[in-house]
Amino acid sequence: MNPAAQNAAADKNSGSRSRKRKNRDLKNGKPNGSSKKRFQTTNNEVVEEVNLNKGGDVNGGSGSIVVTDSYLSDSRFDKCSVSPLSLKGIKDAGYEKMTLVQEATLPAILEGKDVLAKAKTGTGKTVAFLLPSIELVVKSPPIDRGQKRTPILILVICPTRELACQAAAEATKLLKYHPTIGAQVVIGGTNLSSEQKHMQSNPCQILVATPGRLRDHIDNTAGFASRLMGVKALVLDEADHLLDMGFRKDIEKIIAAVPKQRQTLMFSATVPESVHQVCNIALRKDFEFISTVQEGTEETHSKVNQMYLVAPLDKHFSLLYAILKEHIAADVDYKVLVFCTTAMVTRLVSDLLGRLNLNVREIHSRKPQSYRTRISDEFRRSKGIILVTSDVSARGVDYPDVTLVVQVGLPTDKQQYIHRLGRTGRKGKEGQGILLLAPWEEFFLDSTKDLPIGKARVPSVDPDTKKKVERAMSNVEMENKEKAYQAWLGYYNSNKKVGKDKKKLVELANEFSKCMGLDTPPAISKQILRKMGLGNVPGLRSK
Ligand SMILES: Nc1ncnc2c1ncn2[C@@H]1O[C@H](COP(=O)(O)OP(=O)(O)OP(=O)(O)O)[C@@H](O)[C@H]1O
Repeated sequence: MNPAAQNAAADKNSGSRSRKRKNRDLKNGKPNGSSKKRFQTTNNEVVEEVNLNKGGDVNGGSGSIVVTDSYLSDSRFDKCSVSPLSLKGIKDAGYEKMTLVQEATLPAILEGKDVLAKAKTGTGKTVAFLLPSIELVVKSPPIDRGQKRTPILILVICPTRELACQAAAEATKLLKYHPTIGAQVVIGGTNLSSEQKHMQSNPCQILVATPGRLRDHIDNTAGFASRLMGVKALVLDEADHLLDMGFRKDIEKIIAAVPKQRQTLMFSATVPESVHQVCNIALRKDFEFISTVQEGTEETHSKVNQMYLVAPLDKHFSLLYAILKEHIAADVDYKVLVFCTTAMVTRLVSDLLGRLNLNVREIHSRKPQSYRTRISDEFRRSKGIILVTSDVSARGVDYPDVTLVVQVGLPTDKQQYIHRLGRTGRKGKEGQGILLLAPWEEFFLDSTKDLPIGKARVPSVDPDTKKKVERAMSNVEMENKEKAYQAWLGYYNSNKKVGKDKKKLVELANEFSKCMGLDTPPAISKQILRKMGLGNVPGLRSK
């Protein structure tokens, strides 16, 4: 564990020993080890006390679950009532026991219930909604291959392209022994007409889509709208994010394009109160809220060591470099995700770390989709690599064995912090998270008080390292710095707290500009400044 992590671990243990003790109790269950686990409905009744310790199957059984960190239950797939052909695919995928969320949600979904499910990151939510969805297809009348517009029976919506491709690949894995059932994916950044041809000429009972591209097909693909009228189940993956204002219009249009008579499934690792307020735009009133995260326990994994560092902005780049160097020295199989606030800051940081001879890649929305897919696949199968990324990689993407997640600067909110951190510590493994904040960003921690984030002492950075980072930064193209400065300003300008005092904001932005070695901040077009509502704030240069 690198010194920063050692410090943090030390701080965390000393600072919050009680919490550690509490965790310990939780992990080992109550004193007599017979803590009950309950799944609750929307009206907080107990719908079932599912007990699987004695190997009972998901449709009944008795006993009690000892709440542990394990993400696997004792329920075996070959004991559950799904199609034998699906079970063969499950077996080939290497899945033997169900994860907690799969075991908890399968019965309700197979009964046709609408479900809002909450389960920690990396615990198998994708299979949890795909397996019963395939069951729905299996139980539907076989499609008439001669029919021009065969119905789409399952529609899965994912917030990002990488996640949609990943879910479609998972579906194809599970459909291995279902020769007549097919899953297709439609995402932005790819050729619309090739998607149209693909959906027309291949079985497409299951469609995985990103919201914007799905709308494109609804508006522009002949006969597509009629195919959606066959939808039996609508799935919103990362549901809380899809119900955000940013996606709301798209989601409402999609809901209007599918039958009212349908099943709806919503899954996420975070289900803030706001979701309960709006989920009725899609869920039936009698939906079931099923959570595998025990009330009052942490939404993150206790095996993931979380720490935060507070340091002046002008130290962040050299601190990031020092943290990465220490982690690389400590773990030859290092696999690191570095989250930045915007695409252009991601590009700047990736450029800087590349010039410091680190094995780094970048992924963000300003890269072509073919590039994003290639880099995502490379990172997925590699070790000894660092991926600098914007929030396109924050949710859902399943990169195995990520050893460290570094979040540089203010996350958009607690949920995004949790999802980003959830890229490590998947499938019950260990992991590390470091959040790097400037003093004026420390308020963010007020929203994460219920998470076990330890304060790390700021590691010392020797003068040579500082000089090395400054020299590397001086070689980063001016255009990268200008775009990063503008994006940085835009990001914090839209933050309710930091963006409130425009004069202070501009001072901070110009501090950031100095961190890039620019004594004079880059000029920004008058039109963009006006759009940001910063038209006449002193300290900004316009062009
Ligand atoms: N029953 C199972 N047994 C073993 N591994 C499983 C099982 N189900 C899923 N997995 C694997 O667990 C990993 C995490 O699954 P998945 O990506 O669906 O997690 P998630 O809960 O959706 O995470 P996130 O909240 O980050 O989206 C994947 O590699 C998947 O192949």
